[in-house]
Amino acid sequence: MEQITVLGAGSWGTALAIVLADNGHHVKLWGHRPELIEEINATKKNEKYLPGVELPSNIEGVSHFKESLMDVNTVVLAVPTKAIRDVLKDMRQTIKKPVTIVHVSKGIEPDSLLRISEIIELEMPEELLTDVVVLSGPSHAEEVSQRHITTVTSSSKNMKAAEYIQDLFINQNFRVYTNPDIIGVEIGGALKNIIALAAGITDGLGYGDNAKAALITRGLAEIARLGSIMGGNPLTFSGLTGIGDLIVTCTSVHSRNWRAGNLLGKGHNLDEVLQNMGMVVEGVRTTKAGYQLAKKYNVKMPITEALYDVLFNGKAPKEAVDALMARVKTHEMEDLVNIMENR
Ligand SMILES: NC(=O)C1=CN([C@@H]2O[C@H](COP(=O)(O)OP(=O)(O)OC[C@H]3O[C@@H](n4cnc5c(N)ncnc54)[C@H](OP(=O)(O)O)[C@@H]3O)[C@@H](O)[C@H]2O)C=CC1
Ligand SMILES: O=C(CO)COP(=O)(O)O
Repeated sequence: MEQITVLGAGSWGTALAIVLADNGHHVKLWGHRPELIEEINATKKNEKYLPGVELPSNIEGVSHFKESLMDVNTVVLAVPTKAIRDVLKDMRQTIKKPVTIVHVSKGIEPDSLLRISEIIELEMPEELLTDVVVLSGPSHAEEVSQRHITTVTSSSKNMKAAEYIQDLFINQNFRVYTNPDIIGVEIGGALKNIIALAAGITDGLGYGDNAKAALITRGLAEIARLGSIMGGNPLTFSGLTGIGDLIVTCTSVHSRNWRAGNLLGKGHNLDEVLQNMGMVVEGVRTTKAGYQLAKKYNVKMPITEALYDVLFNGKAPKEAVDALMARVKTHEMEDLVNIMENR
């Protein structure tokens, strides 16, 4: 059994700490707000993020950063993407020996357009980093924390590291697969949040299941189109971290991205929605990054572009949907047709 540190005591960090604790590991769960950590230790609950869930006794809340990283070989990084660089900066000044970092965040950094594993490699000196692994897939914290059946994927440039993380997390309720395609895994996990926001919007506008199916399918098409050009394996997008995560996020009331979109579709404004959510809505930042990536790689991403206009250019959601539907007619498999014609 191992000593593992989870950085980030929100919904996902806490749910993953439960999985690791169930597997018999001793888990230090670090959070930056001492009052939350005191509550976790005193009540064995994290009521704000996972109401009603009892935490196993082998999870120890720690608010002192240095103490949380003492004598540890594996660190699970579970903070929102916008906090990642700050946490890594603190980490490189704190740890003295190399660690494997498992990141579980779903986003792409706007402007730099870096995936999270790339940010980790940039921010952590080589001598302090054994491996970088990403754990991703269709997995709402609310269900994982109640031991509902869940499947995810562990991915790394080093398959031995991906397998090591698979072994740490896998159990009867939490099945972990491996996939060497870290680019595809990270792109799928990040960009599905854009489509989930859009799915929430169409639901909020009162459209039905047909619109939802269209968004999931055409959303996957644009994610795969961009992801493949960026070096991801096209097959990864039909796996857990592609279509799997799209389905769960576009169809579940647990999804913060879907919920935020739903409120936007019902006419609320973005600032108000984000303020009231109380948890991270990664898709907003990632829509900016997705929009920039579409321009950079000259890839058609109509849903991403429509959402960008709604979020950042004040376009009314209904107008954005109408514009999407009024696009020039095209072949469903236009990418495939282009590939065949260029052979
Ligand atoms: N929730 C889920 O079901 C899943 C989430 N993810 C991903 O996991 C990542 C984390 O999300 P999740 O746990 O759900 O988010 P939450 O909003 O539930 O929690 C975020 C946590 O990060 C903390 N935090 C925010 N900023 C900082 C900072 N600068 N330094 C340290 N801690 C900080 C917050 O602290 P505070 O309490 O002070 O706000 C909070 O504890 C996201 O990228 C998300 O996409 C992936 C799979 C499933
Ligand atoms: O990534 C998730 C489920 O796989 C969680 O999605 P939300 O961030 O939209 O809640």
